Amino acid sequence: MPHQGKMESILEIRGLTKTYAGGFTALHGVDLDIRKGEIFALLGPNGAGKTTLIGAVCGLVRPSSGTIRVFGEDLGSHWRSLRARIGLVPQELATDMFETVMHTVNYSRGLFGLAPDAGKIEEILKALSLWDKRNEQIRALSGGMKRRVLIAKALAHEPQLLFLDEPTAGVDVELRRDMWQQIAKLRDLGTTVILTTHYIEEAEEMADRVGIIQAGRIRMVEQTSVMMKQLGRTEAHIRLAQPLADIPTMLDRFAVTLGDGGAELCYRGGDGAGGGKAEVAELTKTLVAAGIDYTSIDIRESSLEEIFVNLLEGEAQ
Ligand SMILES: Nc1ncnc2c1ncn2[C@@H]1O[C@H](COP(=O)(O)OP(=O)(O)OP(=O)(O)O)[C@@H](O)[C@H]1O
Repeated sequence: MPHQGKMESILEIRGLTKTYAGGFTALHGVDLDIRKGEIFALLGPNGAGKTTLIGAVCGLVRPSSGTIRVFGEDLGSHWRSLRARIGLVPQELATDMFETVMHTVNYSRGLFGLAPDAGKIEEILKALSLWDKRNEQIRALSGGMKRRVLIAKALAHEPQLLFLDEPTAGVDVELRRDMWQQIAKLRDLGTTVILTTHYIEEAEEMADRVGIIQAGRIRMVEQTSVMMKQLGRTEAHIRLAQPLADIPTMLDRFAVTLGDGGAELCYRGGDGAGGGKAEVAELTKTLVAAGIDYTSIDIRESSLEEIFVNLLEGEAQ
């Protein structure tokens, strides 16, 4: 955004393409800039290329073409030193289940050639509420704790740029809030955070900016608040007791159309932040006040895929 002045980029991706050995192209010329100190959410449906993109920056995926600059230097030419400053929290825990939390996290630090630092590890484990579990074997931990061990491992070498690949996939609501708080804490400590998600709510809650990725292409990058306004996603069908010939003027302020020969009032809108449901509630109150009777309401939130289709069709017009 030009009016924001110059922001320091911590990661610059240009023309990144990845074609897998089987011939499938998972990334098509991706350009992306991440600013120092922000939380950036890469939002996209299954198979959009999120993990591939992260993998390219973390050295798990070899790009077919394009360039990646991290901390102002070319990743390809300064691989070892740059990788040591990047942390990755993968989707799955790939570690020895019989090791203790402490050993696993210390080991991760050593992998990047850093000297042991008991104080630092203690700080990380305490921040993630794992200190009491430090001598437990990983296999004895709950699912949520295992996830936090993944984060502790990624933080053990004190990265300045941290990737979290779907940090809360399959995690219950309470734990998800807890993870969000932990991630926000990391940002407050100065770490730049890039997370992938297919939960709009997660992007909204966590991110300063959101990038939408679909079918290997970045479709849009925006400030979270701006993005949320564009993600209208509540759809409601209100079955009327008596068909209407026209939409009454008192409904003008609602995004409604008539369907099924006037027997159904259809609403599609919302701000992507729960505003749609509130608006439908307001709409039904208005109907009641106007003496327009209805027999049923079918309300639903569109899936991410549907929202993207709407968003992109809107853009093309
Ligand atoms: N090693 C591989 N070989 C061939 N195709 C692959 C490989 N890894 C991923 N793909 C394909 O590339 C596409 C993007 O996959 P990727 O895992 O990057 O998506 P994603 O956005 O992370 O999805 P999810 O949200 O399901 O994790 C998918 O169609 C996937 O099948």
